[in-house]
Amino acid sequence: MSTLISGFSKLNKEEKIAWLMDNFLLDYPESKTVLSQYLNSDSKLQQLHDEFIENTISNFYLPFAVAPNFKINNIPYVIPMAIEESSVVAAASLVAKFWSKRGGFKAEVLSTTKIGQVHFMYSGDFADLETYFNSVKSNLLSATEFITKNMRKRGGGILDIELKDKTKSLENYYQLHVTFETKDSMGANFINSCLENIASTFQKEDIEIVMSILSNYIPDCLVKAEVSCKIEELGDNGLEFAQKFYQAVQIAQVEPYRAVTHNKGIMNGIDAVVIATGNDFRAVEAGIHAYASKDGVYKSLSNCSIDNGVFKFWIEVPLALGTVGGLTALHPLAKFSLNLLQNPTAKELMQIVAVAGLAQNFAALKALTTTGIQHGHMKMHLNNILNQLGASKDEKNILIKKLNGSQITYNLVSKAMDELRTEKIKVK
Ligand SMILES: CC(C)(COP(=O)([O-])OP(=O)([O-])OC[C@H]1O[C@@H](n2cnc3c(N)ncnc32)[C@H](O)[C@@H]1OP(=O)([O-])[O-])[C@@H](O)C(=O)NCCC(=O)NCCSC(=O)C[C@@](C)(O)CC(=O)[O-]
Ligand SMILES: NC(=O)C1=CN([C@@H]2O[C@H](COP(=O)(O)OP(=O)(O)OC[C@H]3O[C@@H](n4cnc5c(N)ncnc54)[C@H](O)[C@@H]3O)[C@@H](O)[C@H]2O)C=CC1
Repeated sequence: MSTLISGFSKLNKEEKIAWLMDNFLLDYPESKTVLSQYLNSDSKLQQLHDEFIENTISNFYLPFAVAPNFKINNIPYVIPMAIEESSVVAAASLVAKFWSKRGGFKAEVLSTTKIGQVHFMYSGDFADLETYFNSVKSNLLSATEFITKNMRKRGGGILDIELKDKTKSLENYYQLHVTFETKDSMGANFINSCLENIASTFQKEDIEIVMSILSNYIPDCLVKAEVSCKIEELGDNGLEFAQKFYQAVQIAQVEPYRAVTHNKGIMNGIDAVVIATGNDFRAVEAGIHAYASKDGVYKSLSNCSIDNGVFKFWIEVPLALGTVGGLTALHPLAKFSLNLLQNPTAKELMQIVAVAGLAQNFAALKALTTTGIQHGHMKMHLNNILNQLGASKDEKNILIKKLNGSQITYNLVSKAMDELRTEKIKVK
């Protein structure tokens, strides 16, 4: 078996697959069929997907769903979600309806500043460096004017360039710390292009540029979403529910093991909408988890209060999202999602995504502090277990009815399936 290949990227799709089949998939002959089943029959659409990334051999589907009944700042929304995990969309839908009857979600963008840095090494005198920086600062801005022209017309562009002395952390290490407003784009490519021009203008013999890159840590690009209602509006056991819910949030504030899972539940909602709208979920994930650790300990992203008989639950998250650029217009389903959301601005999309995260967190905490998570989650996951066991449509119908109300586990379903098939044989 030859596991090293040069020129793989130059092979066409069929040749790439043939090489994989010959070298890594000898025991899985059906793999060629599996890969081709996931190709689109529309060759233009397939080519579009092939060209999103490199060495494409097929498409990897995620279910694309919608959660209706959201009300955000009094505007109704149906939220698109791309996710593989059962019960997330059901939970979002359940909570959307619940809060729509209690005033809906309120959301507000707190700030939209993004950051990029030119990292460099310098061993000379700091005062000389500072003098040099001050003397070239306006040149650094003018060197990017051809890139920032249109962004400035939109009210964005470079906000400031600062020189930062980082030598206490690393010998000879300095930065140009640049702040940006990128309006409706996420701004990664725009920021990186500006930074590279700034770096080449700033460079001189005693300054060694190490790299120029945006930061995905954006604590000044923040959105807040919240829900609130009178305790009695929460239902018959409103106070008991609210108090237990509050405790659950406090635990996630002080216990990192719990906070990580708590925030994972929030990301169920956030990632699903970020992916559905063609945004960069890795950037969002990295930025949000860094923000959750901003006080030196990893904490809950959401908060809860019970004051004067009012239950309030809110989240504050950093989000760098685009409604233009990247794949937002290029991926037909991302374009569909943005249309479904009534073509939001980046700020509006930040609000929608934060709400999806808060809704998901509310659903999970409601389930966890009342019925337990497995009740609802496994009810939704039952279909996956049945599919895994190869159940026919009839078998599924019978078993879903039979297992209604039971505590669903793989073993229980598998046993019920065996019993059903044994019964069928006996009848025959
Ligand atoms: C699962 C539910 C929603 C069931 O909740 P339920 O009350 O049993 O649902 P229902 O059958 O009575 O239906 C009520 C509504 O729920 C929605 N709904 C209900 N079923 C569906 C469905 N099949 N398809 C679409 N929507 C559905 C839908 O809105 C429906 O209204 P309708 O459409 O009938 O007017 C509830 O138990 C729940 O919200 N559970 C929480 C689920 C959850 O958080 N899942 C995430 C995965 S677990 C995890 O990853 C994170 C976690 C939990 O670890 C995070 C943490 O620890 O914090
Ligand atoms: N570390 C990271 O997060 C990195 C991410 N990326 C990728 O970069 C892409 C996002 O970069 P972008 O610069 O946003 O995309 P992009 O390169 O597609 O540029 C978007 C462009 O749209 C134009 N535009 C039109 N109307 C606009 C409006 N109303 N507001 C703002 N701009 C408008 C601007 O010229 C803007 O530069 C994503 O695909 C991301 O995955 C790339 C490098 C690093």
